[in-house]
Amino acid sequence: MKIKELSEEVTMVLMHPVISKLTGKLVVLASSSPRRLEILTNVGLRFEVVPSWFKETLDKRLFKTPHEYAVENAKMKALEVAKRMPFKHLKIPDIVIGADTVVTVDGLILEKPLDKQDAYRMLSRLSGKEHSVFTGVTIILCHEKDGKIDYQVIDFYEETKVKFANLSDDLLWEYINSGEPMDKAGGYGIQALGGMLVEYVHGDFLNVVGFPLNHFCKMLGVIFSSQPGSLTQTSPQTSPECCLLNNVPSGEPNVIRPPGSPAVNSPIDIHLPNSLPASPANKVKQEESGESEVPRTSVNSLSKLSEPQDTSDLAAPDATSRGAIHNVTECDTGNDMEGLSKIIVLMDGFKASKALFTASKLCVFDVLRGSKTGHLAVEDVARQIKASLKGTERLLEACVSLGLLQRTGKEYANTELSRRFLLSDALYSLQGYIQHCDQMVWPLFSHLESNVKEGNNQREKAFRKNTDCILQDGYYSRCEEKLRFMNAMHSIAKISGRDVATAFDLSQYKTACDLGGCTGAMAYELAKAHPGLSVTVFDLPEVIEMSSHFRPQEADDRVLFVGGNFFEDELPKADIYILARILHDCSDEKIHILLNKISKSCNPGCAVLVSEIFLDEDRTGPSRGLLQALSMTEGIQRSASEYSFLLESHGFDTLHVKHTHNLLDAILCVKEFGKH
Ligand SMILES: C[S@@+](CC[C@H](N)C(=O)[O-])C[C@H]1O[C@@H](n2cnc3c(N)ncnc32)[C@H](O)[C@@H]1O
Repeated sequence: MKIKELSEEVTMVLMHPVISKLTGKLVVLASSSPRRLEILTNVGLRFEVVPSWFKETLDKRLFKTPHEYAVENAKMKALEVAKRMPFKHLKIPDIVIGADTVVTVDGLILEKPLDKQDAYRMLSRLSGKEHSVFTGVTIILCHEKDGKIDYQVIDFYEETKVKFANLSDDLLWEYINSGEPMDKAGGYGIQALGGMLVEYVHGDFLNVVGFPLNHFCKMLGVIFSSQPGSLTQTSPQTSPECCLLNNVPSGEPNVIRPPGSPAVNSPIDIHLPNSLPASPANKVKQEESGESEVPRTSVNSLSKLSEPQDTSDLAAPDATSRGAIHNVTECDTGNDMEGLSKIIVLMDGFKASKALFTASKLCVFDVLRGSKTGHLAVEDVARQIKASLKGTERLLEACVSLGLLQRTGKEYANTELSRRFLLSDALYSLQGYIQHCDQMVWPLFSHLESNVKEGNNQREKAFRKNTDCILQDGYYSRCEEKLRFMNAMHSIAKISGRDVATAFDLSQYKTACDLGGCTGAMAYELAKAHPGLSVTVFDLPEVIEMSSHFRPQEADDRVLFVGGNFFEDELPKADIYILARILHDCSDEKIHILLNKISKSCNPGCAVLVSEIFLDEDRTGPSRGLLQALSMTEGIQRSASEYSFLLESHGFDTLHVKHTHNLLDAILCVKEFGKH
């Protein structure tokens, strides 16, 4: 038999029974990685791809090992999709699969490089050394009962060791310039050109590509053998895992059985993974004794985060366990480290924000960039920012812990993250918005309690002045405030503008008017994305006056600036009106006045593009929107369908809604024929 035939045969025998169990189920891959997609498609799995919106901002410090971090990322990605689908896609998946791959070397976790320099730094660190590739995988089983959805979470990870040859700079740059490293953990793709860099691989090759298929199939086998019958028939309240996990006597292996003892009622004959424990010591023991390690599961894989940990009451005392099955709603009682760490992150959130605001205000990131080597000792930073030695040291250390700075010996330097977003002249600098948060939003939040009690904005208390509509005059009483506000708007518009501008096909429109277009950042993105479009930025005269400060060096002459008040003055004629971050802070009444004006200057076929943070339809997220609402003046955050409803009442039909994965979403509505 030829090798190909043999492998097909093996596939039929080993994989097909497990994969075929998923036939007819709505299986969802919460990842857009083409490599994962290919690996799963190749084994005949039918699934939908719903990329996760979970932002990978977990604090790595909270994890004792890289695999815990990867598993948690995988879990958060999968849970986000599992919880979003019923509302956004109006269907409940049966199974959601999430995965996260990280590369670790010298105690550092390497994720995807931010730019070519970052890729170079990663790859030269890997050169000539052995590193580990960890993929954390989460399988979520969704069960609906009595109108309530429960999520049962199974997670595991796989480690593969990879050794790179000694790589010359020439080879590294040639590889980096191929573009391959940019979307890959550790900055290389083993399945393509990156394979040239590799001397050896110990472990599952596909794990390095991005998905440990073998372990995944074994895990599915475990799930089926422990859960007789259809997955969807088993409710979490009565599922074997849950019962076992709740009731298992201390120390006894539970739902996952040792190899060689097939599960009773097992619909398939796949034994347990010969789970290789993560620690080298255990690995040696297994190899020497020839024993198969019995994989174990824990009530809550995150219990490993606690230190010291009393494992006596856990089903899986082995902290190196590579698989965990637990139920998010029913089984996570006690020892809830996940919950605890969430609350701690929330409690400390304001400290982290203020550390960022202060470092940014004192120009720490610019000062470090300005030094010859990019590194400075604390004394030099303190001198340059004109601050105390002690205070500066604390601030720098806090910034290191937040991933904003890095320390080598006694010197500090910017991280890729701060280079990208925190330098004042970075292309995507958030400096303006950070300063706005510090000066304008922070004082409002310090009066949140009164705000909640009284139900109104606390501007008077926070700034000793009051105004009905901050958009019209509140921000602009002083030049400095005006510039700060414009800077803040500019930084967000720069970051989200391209995604909003390219959210829809606007090729049929020749003229656009960006109402409240501020610095023109969004207008320039629109003009760039749509070569046939001219854009008028319409904003208050005092804003238009200052907008030249923000004009790009090679400004597109299809962007024009016109001063005026959109509530009072005639609107410039246009085929499409843009309302980016205008409506959320207006009452329904004001929105109707504005939409009425727009509707009157629109011919049928003309359009309105609204860009805002769209709330989930059940108003349970996203937190960014709901937290922003806490300091809003007279408006409310709305969902896409609420915006759609408002526009409909002025004769606009919703064509498309786009969740951009960026800071702002967008909705495109078109004026119907025959409507007012
Ligand atoms: C929250 S900002 C949004 C800026 C921009 N659209 C963006 O997304 O970056 C609101 C903008 O609306 C402008 N604005 C507020 N009231 C206005 C009015 N009555 N007429 C014209 N522009 C107004 C403000 O000056 C400001 O630039």
